[in-house]
Amino acid sequence: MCILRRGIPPLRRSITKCISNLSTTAQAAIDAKQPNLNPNTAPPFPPLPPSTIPNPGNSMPPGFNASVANLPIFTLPSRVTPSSRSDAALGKALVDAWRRDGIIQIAMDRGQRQLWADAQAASRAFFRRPHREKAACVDDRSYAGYIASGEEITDGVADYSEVFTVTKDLGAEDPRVRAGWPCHGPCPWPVGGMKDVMAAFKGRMGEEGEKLLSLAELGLGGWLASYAGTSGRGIGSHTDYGLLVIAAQDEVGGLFIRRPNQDEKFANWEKSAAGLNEDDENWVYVPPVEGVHTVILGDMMQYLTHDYLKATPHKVGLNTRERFSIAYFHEPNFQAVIKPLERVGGGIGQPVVNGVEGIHYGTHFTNMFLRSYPDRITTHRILAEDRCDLLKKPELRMTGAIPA
Ligand SMILES: O=C(O)CCC(=O)C(=O)O
Ligand SMILES: [Fe+2]
Repeated sequence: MCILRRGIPPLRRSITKCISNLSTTAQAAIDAKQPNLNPNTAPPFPPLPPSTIPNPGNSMPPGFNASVANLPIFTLPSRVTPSSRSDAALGKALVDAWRRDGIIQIAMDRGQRQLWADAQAASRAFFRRPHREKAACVDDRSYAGYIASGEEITDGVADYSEVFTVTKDLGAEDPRVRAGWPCHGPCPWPVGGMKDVMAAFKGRMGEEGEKLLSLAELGLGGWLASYAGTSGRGIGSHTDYGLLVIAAQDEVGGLFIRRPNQDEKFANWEKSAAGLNEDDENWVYVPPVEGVHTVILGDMMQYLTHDYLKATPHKVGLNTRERFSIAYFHEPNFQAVIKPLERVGGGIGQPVVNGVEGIHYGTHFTNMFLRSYPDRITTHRILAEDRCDLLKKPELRMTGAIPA
């Protein structure tokens, strides 16, 4: 999924969201049979230079009092090779950085910069359109399309941001759409070139997500990517639902995160983490840095790793100018039943309890959208037609080994 978002003070910030998770028949579940993970013995990755933007805290929205992050910028290899010592060291450095900072920065390559610029231009052009045209971009079978300011709800409070969400674009003839699977349907694109731009962007971000999962796998000492199955305020405090969120914001700024803290216990799939600690002092402002993606972790990464890697609580503050951001959500397959890994972090994580039922990702995903968009036509249709009942059907739940 990709999310394009715009925020115009005092009312909006805008985001384009890209979500990757909807099911493809070739993709399967996250299986319980992971190997035990061994401590990573690779040498530490060399220290990276800190980011060098002048006075990074200057872009912090007014009314916030937070420390300002100064994060290293990592560069990813063009391909991840499991036997490579430097890739193993990089993976370990990424895992350590997520555990320390809750967020990492990745330098965009030239192609990604171009795609980001194209997606930003398409997003700005879309959000400039008259309300009537934007409001027509909805479909009652999927959550793709336009979300007006105030329509998104976090912890019972409306978010003042405009959103365009991109999910897998499935036509009316697709068997899953015909069968009425929740959240499966067409993407109601606006006229113009946005569809092609976002398809290219989403494809490239999907590769990046897979690369990051491979590196995380190396950093955790074994397993992961093959199980993931690719496939009046700003925005209130929340965690995102899937594995990874790769995002980029423009120069205006507004993103805050919380560093992982063992004393903070939350499990968004059991009890909503939305609104958690919204107003306390432990927020870290993440200033915009040109030419980087940030990557935070989602609920399923936390569940898979028994909190060894925690979902990153984050929120967006209203700034004095409109802000645009794009987020790509790298998610498990809709049909995946996710089971926690046996061991993570060289055995530091808790061993899995045998027989654990696991989380059906499609159910978690649908629940999160029902909660965030209670008044959307898609929500009304899911409820009116009892579509959530389908989520219990075996064909919507895939367990067992991943096909080669
Ligand atoms: O705009 C951002 O930087 C983040 C947006 C966000 O958290 C979301 O869409 O889930
Ligand atoms: Fe988010």
